[in-house]
Amino acid sequence: TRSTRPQRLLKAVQEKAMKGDPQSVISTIDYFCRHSEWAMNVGDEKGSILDSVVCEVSPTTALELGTYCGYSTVRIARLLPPGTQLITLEFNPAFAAVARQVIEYAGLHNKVCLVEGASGDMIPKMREMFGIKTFDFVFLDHWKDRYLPDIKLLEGCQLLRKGSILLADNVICPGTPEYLEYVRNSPHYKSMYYKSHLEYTKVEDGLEKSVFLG
Ligand SMILES: O=C(NCCCCc1cc2ccncc2s1)c1cc(-c2ccc(F)cc2)cc(O)c1O
Ligand SMILES: [Mg+2]
Repeated sequence: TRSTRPQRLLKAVQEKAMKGDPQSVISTIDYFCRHSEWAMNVGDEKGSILDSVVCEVSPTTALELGTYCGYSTVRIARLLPPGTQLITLEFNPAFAAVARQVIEYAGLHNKVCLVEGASGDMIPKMREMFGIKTFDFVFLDHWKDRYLPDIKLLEGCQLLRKGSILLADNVICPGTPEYLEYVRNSPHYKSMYYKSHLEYTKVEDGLEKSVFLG
């Protein structure tokens, strides 16, 4: 049967990137998505903004909702000091299977825990599964209509603390209107918008960074 796009992306990584070198895995995926097949990775332009926020926060506990092929997982994990933990959640088993291999190829499997499951089911289990007290950083890049219910779930499960940083992808395209309205108007968040473009295109998109005020 025909291969899938994530499988073709993985093949490009295995054939062209340097094993154990996260930057070459990132560059190979960006090249593949620009010159072979578009794929919904956060991409290089928004990825640089993600990098700067991760470096600013330098989280000890981080959560990513929506792994896909592991591109942003590699971007985040390569910046984390030893002893930190990135938990990434993926719903689609085929995506998860590819992501595991991309993360492993980048040599970052010791910093990443990839969990298969739906955010709504898994968030309430985070504390007991990982002994997590709170998350310093959360990257939202999963179903766009799950951003708002899932931050309310994180709040409800006391997984956010004063100063926790949320960074949300695709707030313009495909768009997350209810989420934006909430974080920009709630007294519990201080939000700011980083204008950018949809990965590998000229279409406007952006990231919204929100600090939980408790
Ligand atoms: O849907 C997107 N991303 C979510 C994939 C959903 C996978 C999930 C992970 C998970 C984990 C836990 N619980 C539940 C879920 S559901 C997405 C789509 C576009 C796009 C933009 C323009 C287009 F024309 C076509 C696609 C761009 C992007 O950057 C995206 O991130
Ligand atoms: Mg995205």
